Amino acid sequence: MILLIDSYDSFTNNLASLLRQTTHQKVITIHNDAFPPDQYDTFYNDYLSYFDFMVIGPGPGHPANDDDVGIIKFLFEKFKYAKQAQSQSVIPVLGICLGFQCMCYSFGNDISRLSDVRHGQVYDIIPDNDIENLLFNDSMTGFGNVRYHSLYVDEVNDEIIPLAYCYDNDSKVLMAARHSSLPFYGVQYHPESICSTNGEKLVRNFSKIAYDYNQKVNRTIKGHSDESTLPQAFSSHTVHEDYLIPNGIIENKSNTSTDPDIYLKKFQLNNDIDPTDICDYFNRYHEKFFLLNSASIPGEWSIIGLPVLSENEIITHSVDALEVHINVNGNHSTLPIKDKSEVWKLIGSKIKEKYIPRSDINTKLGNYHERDLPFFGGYLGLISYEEGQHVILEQLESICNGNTPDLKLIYIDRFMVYDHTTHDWFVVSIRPNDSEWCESIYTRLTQAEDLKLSLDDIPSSVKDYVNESDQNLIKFEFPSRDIYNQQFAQCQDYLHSGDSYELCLTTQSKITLPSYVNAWDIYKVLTLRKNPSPFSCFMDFEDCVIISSSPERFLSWKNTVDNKKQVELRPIKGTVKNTPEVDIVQATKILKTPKEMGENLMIVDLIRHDLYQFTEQVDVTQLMAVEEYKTVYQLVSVIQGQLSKQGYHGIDVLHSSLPPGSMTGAPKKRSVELLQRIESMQTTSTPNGRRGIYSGVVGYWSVTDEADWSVIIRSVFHYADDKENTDQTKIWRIGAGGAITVLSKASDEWEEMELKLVSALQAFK
Ligand SMILES: C=C(O[C@@H]1C=C(C(=O)O)C=C[C@H]1O)C(=O)O
Ligand SMILES: NC(=O)CC[C@H](N)C(=O)O
Repeated sequence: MILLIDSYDSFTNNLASLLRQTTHQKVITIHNDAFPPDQYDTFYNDYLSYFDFMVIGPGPGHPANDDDVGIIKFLFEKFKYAKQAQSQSVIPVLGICLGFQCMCYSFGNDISRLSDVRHGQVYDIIPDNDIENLLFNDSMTGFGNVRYHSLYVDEVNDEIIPLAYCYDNDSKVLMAARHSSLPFYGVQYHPESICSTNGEKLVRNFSKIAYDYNQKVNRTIKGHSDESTLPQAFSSHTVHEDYLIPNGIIENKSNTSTDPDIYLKKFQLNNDIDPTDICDYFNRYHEKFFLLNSASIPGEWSIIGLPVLSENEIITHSVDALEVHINVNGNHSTLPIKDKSEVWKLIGSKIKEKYIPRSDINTKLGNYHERDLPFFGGYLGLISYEEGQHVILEQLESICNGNTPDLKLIYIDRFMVYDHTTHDWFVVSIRPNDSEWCESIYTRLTQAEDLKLSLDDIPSSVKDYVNESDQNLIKFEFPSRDIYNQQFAQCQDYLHSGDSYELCLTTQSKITLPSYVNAWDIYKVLTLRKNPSPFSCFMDFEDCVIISSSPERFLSWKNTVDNKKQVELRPIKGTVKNTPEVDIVQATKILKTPKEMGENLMIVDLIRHDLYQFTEQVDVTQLMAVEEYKTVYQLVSVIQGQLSKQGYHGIDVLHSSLPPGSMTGAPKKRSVELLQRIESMQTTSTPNGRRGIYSGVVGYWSVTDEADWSVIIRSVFHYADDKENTDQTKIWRIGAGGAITVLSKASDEWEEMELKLVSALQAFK
């Protein structure tokens, strides 16, 4: 077994996977603070002997800082006293990046700051072949590897023997070394990155070194490939995810009937009728709808949920309170919870209850369409940034007079689906005996004469919905550029000190409008007139509203024909303005540069890490392609995985990967904590850096256990109980930001933030 010590990095699981795939050994991961200092000795004396070798992973911070490295510093101190090299109590160690720096530092070497910090940049590693260099084969010369570091080991003393360098601006930077007598090795670069090479060779070589050492000193290794051989007091501290679906299996529901209640009617309308037209029709009749609209490529489907508000279940959670509210059929119940994760378990058990296997649907409906519908009823809704992990909740304040809604899900059992490629419409109900409802919708829509919205009737600005006499009520409040510059400088400090590799710095702007301005009208101006997007959405809940024109998928999951659970993430990083003067060739030139590619690479590696928690099958199927949107060009990557580990479902991935890495930067935990502090500086920002709905996700989770969630950006949102609402006016908020790296310039980042802000703001101008 291999012990991997994680310093809360966002690449650790990539390393774990590389280790597993190369050695076929079990990898046990613990955080560097899993054990309190009074248990360090027990750890050293009793637990290390279970492992063949130990890998100390990368992470934010500095080797000298106890909070950054936890038990690692202690372990190296102990090893120092066991310096008689052939000691049984010494375990072979491979340090990666921070782990490597810790090794060098412990043996008396200084850690300095790089003058040119490298985050997500590929450099050739040049091993020193003039010495016996077991870490690198002869075949490993000048191979490209990704660097993510601000700090480095400059000069080394006799205890550390350099093994490899890279050349950077004519200076040599130490890239690998070993201890002179102990079995300790390390590399400064990241062999586990998607853009690194020879990672497997490196691990194989080190594993051989470790094996030979263990043989030579006769180290007895107590652990075997089975985790259950580990002492209970140890294994309770390892990093693992609980199952959110009770018993880990969705298919095992007690009362599975193979004859689900489901009624579907397929029909066509005039080809130019689109989901916005249909919703506008329902709006005219004051009927409630929730819309997920793929209003531009690569979108293929749109979903319109048609609930009866007094009947359909609505789940509400706020991170301000340890309770969940459920409204259904006019009844309201409040469930106390111990922590946030219980909300997730609750929705996990709900979908398990409601689960309908796709095979049953297909049996029931026969060959209803050439492609399976993506959604067959289920939950539609949003999840805020703060509902994700790592936000320091104690510091938050509510945006609202009461609690701020952070998770809102509505159960949808009546809905329409539109196939944008075939122009087929479906009206579907999964309520018992509900065929009449489907028929009535079909009849109404096919007979309606006034379905097509005329673009001429939609003004080019929301302002046009405000009476002449009320124009003075419209107010805009934007972030201060001076404060932004200070925030940018703070980000740079953290990027240079090694605390972060990339920080997605965001701002908030506020728009005050008369209360009577209708949310649906705002949606129409934004998505029909200004910014059509593949993930636009409209959700008007009682306590919050989201109007989104997002281009970014966060996560989708679906079952493949051979019944595999396929997950996909589509992070966007790298932005260029789309103007008549900039075509895709020019945009590509700007985007395919070290700055933009480094930004994107970091998030790709972070997302691979998020996925490797649940599966060994992670593929980057698209690396940094340039995609064109109405207002911007973006660099987009696609990461796919198949959930092979028994018991895990898409919901587990969603829960453990929020907030989206593209909205935080890397490493996620430290970056979220830093950003929370930095973002609270702006006066337009919500209290204590709360982002609220912006930076969260919106989407659906179908009863077939399939889902699609987009990142809430290029969006407008509103809270019914916003502290800043007045009797006459409502506050609408727009968030905007971008990734800051060491290659960023404050003025360019400000402009990029403004560009993204304008994507949504232009609807109000
Ligand atoms: C933060 C925003 O967008 C995010 C940041 C991007 C970037 O830094 O290039 C691109 C897409 C989003 O992941 C935003 O639109 O407000
Ligand atoms: N990737 C890492 O482990 C980084 C190590 C250290 N925090 C640095 O920035 O140099």
